[in-house]
Amino acid sequence: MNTFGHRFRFTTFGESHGKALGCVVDGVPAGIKIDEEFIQSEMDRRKPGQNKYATSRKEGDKVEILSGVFEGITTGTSISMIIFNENQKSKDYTNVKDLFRPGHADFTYFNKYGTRDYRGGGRSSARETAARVAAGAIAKLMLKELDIKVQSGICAIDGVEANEYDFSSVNDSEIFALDKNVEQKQKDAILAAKNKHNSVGGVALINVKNAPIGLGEPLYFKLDSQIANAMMSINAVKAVEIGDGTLSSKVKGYDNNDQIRKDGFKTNHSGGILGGISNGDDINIKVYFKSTPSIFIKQETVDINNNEVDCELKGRHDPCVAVRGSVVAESMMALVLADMALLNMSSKIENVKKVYSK
Ligand SMILES: Cc1cc2nc3c(=O)[nH]c(=O)nc-3n(C[C@H](O)[C@H](O)[C@H](O)COP(=O)(O)O)c2cc1C
Ligand SMILES: C=C(O[C@@H]1CC(C(=O)O)=C[C@@H](OP(=O)(O)O)[C@H]1O)C(=O)O
Repeated sequence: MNTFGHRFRFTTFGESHGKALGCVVDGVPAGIKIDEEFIQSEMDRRKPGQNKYATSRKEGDKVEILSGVFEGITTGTSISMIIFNENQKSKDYTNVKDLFRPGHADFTYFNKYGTRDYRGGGRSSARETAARVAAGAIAKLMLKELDIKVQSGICAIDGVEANEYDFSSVNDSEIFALDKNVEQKQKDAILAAKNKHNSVGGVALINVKNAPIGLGEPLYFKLDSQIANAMMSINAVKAVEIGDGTLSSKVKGYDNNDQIRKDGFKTNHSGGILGGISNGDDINIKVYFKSTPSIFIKQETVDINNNEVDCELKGRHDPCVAVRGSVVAESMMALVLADMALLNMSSKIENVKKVYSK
């Protein structure tokens, strides 16, 4: 039915200051109920301009489905969605037209391609992640049929870390801390940096409940590698940890192993993945976002002719990208799991026979 066969895939199009952004999601099985209100609610969790912890650029991020859904049900062909840009204010970027913002993609993009859409970074702006969230919502609707739930929250901002993670405190409109006691300190850290025209970084925790045993492959297509690839493809992500992550290189084997009982694992240091395959426990991933590069302090840079110049920015920027970034990471996780679930269908001949049995 579709171009690539049944593997859950997507691609996005559009730029931050162009006319629109969107995505094409392919490989989605027919028969999934598409709840448009749910898709919009996912968009609303990520959209900019909602509070003082985010960029003040106001976008409605209303998503329109153009294809692949008939009478509220997926038809098994490509689902395409579009989101029109409404609040670009491109004039704010004329003073950086010919120079490179430290920490942003401008320098490398221009040197690689010899051209650049300087308006908000064009394709390099994380405005593109709106389209990922639309695609991720379709993945989530497929995972819902399998009873798999993906959620996220902030575990650290500017080094202020939550020690306990309470996912029950995370609801759809509250994407902040997993630990209410530290949430205020984290919010204060963002505002303190913002008031000094600076920015902070942060860490998001992505949690998956009810993942079955068997998602991922033992080598190359390891679930770890697919997740790392997906997360590292998000703007500003600089590290990904699976389960205990870097800590597992510091503790002894006895303390790192998850001992096994007949009703499951005693601990979950592995983050729910062993040998590239989900082990049936919660999947836990930490995603590390750097501090927002566009800040309002004067910095040194060069222009496109390699003259040394000062860089003073205008525009509207997130003081901490991790906050909205956590929703993007959550969407990317859903997309990986939907893909792995379809791939997994053909791992045993019994499964293939089930599909074709008369
Ligand atoms: C949700 C989200 C929002 C972001 N908002 C901004 C922003 O307002 N200003 C900015 O300079 N960078 C922002 N970024 C980060 C830049 O897009 C990113 O740092 C840049 O593309 C360079 O890529 P790199 O950091 O991966 O090397 C954001 C990233 C995410 C995930
Ligand atoms: C608009 C969004 O975030 C943008 C992400 C971003 C960046 O450089 O990544 C820079 C800012 O916008 P602009 O591209 O106009 O400079 C943010 O406002 C959004 O997330 O929808």
